[in-house]
Amino acid sequence: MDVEEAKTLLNKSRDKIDVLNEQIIDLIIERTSLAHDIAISKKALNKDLLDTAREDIIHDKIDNLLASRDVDKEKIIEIFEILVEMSKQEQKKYLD
Ligand SMILES: O=C(O)C(=O)C[C@]1(C(=O)O)C=C[C@@H](O)C=C1
Repeated sequence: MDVEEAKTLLNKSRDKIDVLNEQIIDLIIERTSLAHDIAISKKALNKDLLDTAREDIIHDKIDNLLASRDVDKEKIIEIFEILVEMSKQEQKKYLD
C-alpha cells in the first residue's frame, strides 16, 4: 500500500467510526430510556429494581450471540454490564 492509499483508507475508516459512534450513542440512549417504563412497571408490580434472573438470561443470550463471532467476548460482556448498570441508575430516579 502506498502513502496516498494508506491516508485514504485511514480517513475512510475514521469516517465510518464517526458514523458508528453516533449510532452507538443513539442505541445506548434508546436502551437507557426504557428504564422509565421498566421502573413504573416494576413499581406497579411491587418488583425490585434488581432482577438477577433476568440479568442471567441476558448474559446467556449474549453468550449465544457471540458463540460463532470472532470478538473479545469478555469486553462485550463488560460493555453490557455497563449498559445494565446505566439502566439501574436511570430506574432509581423513578423508584426512589
Ligand atoms: O429487565 C429488567 O428488569 C430491567 O430492569 C432491565 C435490566 C437491563 O438493563 O437489561 C436492568 C436491571 C435488571 O437487574 C435486569 C435487567
